[in-house]
This record gives sequence, C-alpha cells and structure tokens, in this order.
Amino acid sequence: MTRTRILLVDDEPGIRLGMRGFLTAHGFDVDEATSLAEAQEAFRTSRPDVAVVDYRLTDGTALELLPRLKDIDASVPLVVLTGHGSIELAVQAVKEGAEQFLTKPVELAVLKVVLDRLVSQRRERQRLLAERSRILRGTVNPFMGGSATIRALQAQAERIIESDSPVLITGETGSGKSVLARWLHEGGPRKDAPFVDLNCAALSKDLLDSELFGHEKGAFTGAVAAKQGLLEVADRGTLFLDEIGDMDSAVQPKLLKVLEEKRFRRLGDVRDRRVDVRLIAATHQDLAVAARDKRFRSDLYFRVSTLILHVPPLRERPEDIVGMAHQFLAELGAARGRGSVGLRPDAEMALTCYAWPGNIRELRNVLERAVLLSGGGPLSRGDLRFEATAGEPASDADDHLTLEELERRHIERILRREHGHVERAAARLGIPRSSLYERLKRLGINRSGFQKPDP
Ligand SMILES: Nc1ncnc2c1ncn2[C@@H]1O[C@H](COP(=O)(O)OP(=O)(O)OP(=O)(O)O)[C@@H](O)[C@H]1O
Repeated sequence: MTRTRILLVDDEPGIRLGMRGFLTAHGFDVDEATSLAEAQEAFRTSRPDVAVVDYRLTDGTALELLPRLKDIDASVPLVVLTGHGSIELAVQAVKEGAEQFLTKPVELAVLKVVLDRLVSQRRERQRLLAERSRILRGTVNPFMGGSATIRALQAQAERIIESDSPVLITGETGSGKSVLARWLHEGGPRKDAPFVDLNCAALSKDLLDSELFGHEKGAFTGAVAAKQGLLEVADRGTLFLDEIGDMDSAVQPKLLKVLEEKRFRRLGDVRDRRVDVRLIAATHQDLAVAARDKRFRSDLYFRVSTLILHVPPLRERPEDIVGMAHQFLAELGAARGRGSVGLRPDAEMALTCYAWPGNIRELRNVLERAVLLSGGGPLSRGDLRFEATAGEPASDADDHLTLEELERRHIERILRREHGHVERAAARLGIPRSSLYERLKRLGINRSGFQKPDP
C-alpha cells in the first residue's frame, strides 16, 4: 500500500517543523501550506489522506477553508486545531465538515492516534465500496481450461500481479483481455481502491480528453461545472485503457506525462495534480508495428509495454473449448433456474472444430442462443448457430475448418437464405432434394431452425 499523506496547514513555521518531524519519523508523507490559498492548491495537487488545519491562518479561518476543501474532495477527513478549546468553535467546525477537533498545544502521540484512526476509517470505507462493486460484478477466472497455453499465461500473470509497472494485454477481440485486467486488479495490492476502465476507441479526442483528465468549470463551451477525470477517480487504484492503439495522437503525450511524472492537468486548469495509478492497457492490434509505422507514439509504446501478457485465441487452445462450454451451460442453466444443459458428441465436435473469430464472447453467445432456441435436452450440432455463418464466412477463419465443417456452413447459409425451404435450397446448391435431405441428416442440421417464424 502506498504511504499515508498528510497536509499540514498552519502559518507558524515552528509548529509545522515539529509536527512534520514527528509524522515523517512515523512513516507519513507530509505536505505543508501556510494560508487558505496555499492550502486549497496543495489539497488539490497532493491529494492527502487527511488534512490538519490550524483554526487561525493569515488570510482567514479554518471555517472558511473547510467547505472549500470538502468541495474539492469530500472523502478526505479534516482535523481542526485551535489555540483555545471552545465548544462553539468545535460545533461550527464539525458543521463545516471537520471530522475531529484538537486543542493546541497538540499532544503529538494523540495526533498520531487520531490520524491513524481517520486514515483506517477512510480506507475501510473505500474497501467496502470496492468490495460491494466487486461482489456485484463477481470476479471471473480468466484461466478457465487446462491447456498448456492458458497455464503458461496464468503463471506469467501470477508473477506480475504484485508489480506496479504498466501492463499491456494483447489478444484478439473477445479473448478475455478485460477479464484478465480485472483479475490483475482484484488480486493485486490495489484491490481496495477503484478499478476504472475506459475504451479509447469508443470516444472522440475531446471526449477522451475530458473523461480521462477532467475539466475545470468554463474550460470549454458546455463545461458548466468542474468535473473529475477518471485518472482522479482511479487514484491509488488501476486505470484500464482498452483499445489503447486507437487512442488519439493528441492525447498520447498527456498519458505519457502521467506515467512518467505521476502528474496531470485538468482541461482549463493551470496547475498539475498528483496521481498514483497502475496502468493496464489492452489492444487487439500489433502495437509494436503501429509504433514502427508512426501510427502510435513509440515512447508511449515502450512505457506501456513494460510487461506484456498475450491472451491466446480460442482456436489455439481447442482442448479447453468443451470444458468452457460445459461451464457456461451450467451457468446459463442456473440463471434460468434449471440444471446444466448437456452437449451431444456432434455438438462437442463442432465447437472444437470451429475457428471462433469472436473467441470467448462468441462461444458464450452461441451457447446462450442455442439454449434459448432449443426445445430443451442436450444440445446437438443442429442447435448451434455460429456467428461467422450469419454473413459470409471470415476467410481467415476458413483455414481452420475441416471439409465437413465447410460443407455444413455452406448448407446452413443457403438454408438461412431460403428460410429453410429445402427445394429452393437444393436448387441453389445444385443437388437433388433427396441428396440435401441425406446431408442434413448426416450433418445433424435441423432445417426447422432456419424457417421464418410465423408472423
Ligand atoms: N475466462 C473467462 N471466463 C468466463 N467468461 C469469460 C472469460 N474470458 C472472457 N469471458 C467473457 O467473454 C466476453 C469477452 O471478454 P472480454 O471483454 O474480457 O474480452 P476482450 O478481449 O477484452 O474483448 P474486446 O477486445 O472486444 O474488448 C465477456 O462477456 C467475458 O465475460
């Protein structure tokens, strides 16, 4: 866990010196400010875990400062110090958002107890929030299956789970890159802080900029209020940037600065803010080639690819497919309040032979559709409708098909086009109707699945 950071706001140098010496010796990081203006600035940029504020400052009192600090970040506990104990002052300070009130001269051991308690309460609150959303999400195991390929990925991932260096996850669409990113966060030292994900391909340059870095009020037309960026939200946690290869070239140098200096600036702001995030990025592109071809900044590429994990496509681990299918079918059955749906041998064979261009996402979809459309009982080959057969088959995917699978797909595509009409399908295929019936039987294709539903 990163060290606890305290912001001390007091205009007396001697008091600051004494407190700083004591707190630093006890493992805290300390930032200092002497006035209201400096305090707001430091609070914004140093992102303390607790702020300790003297009541009387050169340009005002703590009562003016507290609401401004709460506006910047309401989750940071505030401790107010005063020269004379006064109940009214204490009540007012608490009204303005102070968590604790101490009278001067402050007993340093007491201050430490108070700070430890406030910090651990804040961390516990953050942990509970993270825990609640983790339970809602349920963490998925990214290493389903026993193939050597997936075991090797697991071993690599376990070796780097404690590290703070950026990770680049590569792999085809739907192969489980996001699932792996979340697993790295949930199992790592930052698990009690937020996991924030952002898809760089889905946003225009301006939106990406303001989502990531936030903006000040009035930074652009429509910026009616200041907004925290996702970097701030992810502070002390993990920022997951999906499809980083599609990140706009104007945003790339700003991300590089965050990684190198751990600082960033909101749009329209003149000051830098400190931030502590672990970056996990994912891409389906070959980023090294993109960097070589100047489509992606090479300095950013080197920074984000300190550690690389490659998630294999499903077709490179065919021995895992049937096991995964049974697991998904058990989940699908349970979600419908039923037992697991079985798979007939011809269906298992078809699942194993198919090239899965959409990987695990496609496997789930094919099974979900089959469970919904089949009449119940174990699924057979005819219940499975592969996505690549919905339009033209993907040419790369065809390389992995057997002749029989290719025949099946072609027949299915024609049947779909002819809405299950055997005579017309046979004519298109250039074979007699009886021959098509024979093939449907041999390949386990159920033509009724292609008929147009009654209006
Ligand atoms: N190991 C796994 N166990 C269960 N479900 C998985 C697993 N891996 C992936 N999935 C499921 O497959 C789908 C795609 O996974 P994910 O979003 O992680 O893939 P991706 O590689 O990030 O895809 P994209 O590149 O399209 O963003 C999700 O619905 C996810 O829940």
